[in-house]
Amino acid sequence: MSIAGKPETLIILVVAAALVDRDGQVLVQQRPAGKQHGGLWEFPGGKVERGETPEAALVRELREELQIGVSPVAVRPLSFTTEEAAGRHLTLLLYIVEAWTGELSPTAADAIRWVSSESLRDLPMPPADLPLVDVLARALLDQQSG
Ligand SMILES: Nc1nc2c([nH]c(=O)n2[C@H]2C[C@H](O)[C@@H](COP(=O)(O)OP(=O)(O)OP(=O)(O)O)O2)c(=O)[nH]1
Repeated sequence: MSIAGKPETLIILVVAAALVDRDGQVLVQQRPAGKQHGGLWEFPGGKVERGETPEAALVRELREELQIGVSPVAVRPLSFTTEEAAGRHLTLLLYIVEAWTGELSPTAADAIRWVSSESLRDLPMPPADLPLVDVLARALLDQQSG
């Protein structure tokens, strides 16, 4: 409880990556059953830890979750969204990542899939991701046509 006697809102900052391959396909992973949003498809990533920059957190999460190496200068901020639910305030920062080293080897997901940005809309994803999917689809379309 806070001093004012109101329940504390838990404020969390989450970073996530749209990994994009040469054909413009995007990697999504399935959250393990039993976790919050279990079974839904998400962008790899996770919570920023105390004293960590968002970019360093993203590099760490991609190493932990997919066993790939990413340079902090190769992560491109795309958009963010916020969500207020069940006493917590989530800020979700989405980056585009187009270069990495190593073979993808998922450690934290039930499954991974490469999908076109258009088909992302057909996958069940956490609600906070939905506006980001639209921004991502538009950005990748612009990139292709530019
Ligand atoms: N990684 C990721 N998390 C998302 C997305 N959309 C979304 O709402 N989230 C939420 C789900 C979780 O509540 C939170 C991320 O927490 P997490 O549990 O995956 O993070 P973590 O790996 O740091 O977790 P842990 O140590 O607590 O297990 O953000 C998304 O696209 N990617």
